Amino acid sequence: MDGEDELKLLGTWASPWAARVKIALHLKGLSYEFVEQDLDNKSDLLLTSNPVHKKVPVLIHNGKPICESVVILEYIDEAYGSTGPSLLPTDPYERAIARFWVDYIDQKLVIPWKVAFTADGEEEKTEGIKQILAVVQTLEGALKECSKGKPFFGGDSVGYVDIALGGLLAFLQGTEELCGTKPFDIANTPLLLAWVERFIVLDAAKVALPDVTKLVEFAKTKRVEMALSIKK
Ligand SMILES: N[C@@H](CCC(=O)N[C@@H](CS)C(=O)NCC(=O)O)C(=O)O
Repeated sequence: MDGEDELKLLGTWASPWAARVKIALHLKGLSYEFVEQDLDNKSDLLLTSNPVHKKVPVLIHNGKPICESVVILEYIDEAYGSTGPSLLPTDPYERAIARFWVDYIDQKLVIPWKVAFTADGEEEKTEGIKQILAVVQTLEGALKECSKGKPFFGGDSVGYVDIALGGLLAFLQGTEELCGTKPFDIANTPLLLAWVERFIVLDAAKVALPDVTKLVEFAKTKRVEMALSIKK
């Protein structure tokens, strides 16, 4: 990409999906304008850019909107193939495996997390927690398989799966306070625990991830809204 290249990211400071995009843009070394959105009073720009879901993040590249965090991550990697590191593996099989795990994270981790956080009864909460812990255990195996003994899912450097999980990290770190359980521990997920320590000190993570204490307080005010979003 050259010449008059303009990137605008519509997001909110607390959005884990927007954090994914910030991480990817930072890793690629791309400059962009971040436009904070008020989701209680959605802007015309957001509504016209993402008329289907009306959600953040939206990346607007030279006036053209791209929606959904994983679609945006792949777009950034493809549109800026020659800029910065590759986010997805080049080998088609490894690429498919990375896509599989990102889909797994979105399909299997997020809903139980919301259930555990918003549950009214103990039984529902316990079920949510049980599912979070089972999913995290599976991701421990995925990290072992994808990293092949190297520091990240992407190997020596942060890749697509690292970004997808890493964007959620501030919420995951707040899990103990919000859901009553620690997702990672030394006995069951030693690899993921070490991965978290490595990930949070990256410049891209420091730039993109919100402060955990501030996020936890904010999430508590959004409990009812989040409960409704599961039923949608
Ligand atoms: N699957 C979407 C999820 C995006 C999402 O849920 N965004 C939330 C903010 S964290 C949102 O915009 N919510 C507004 C609404 O639901 O009206 C992605 O990966 O981008």
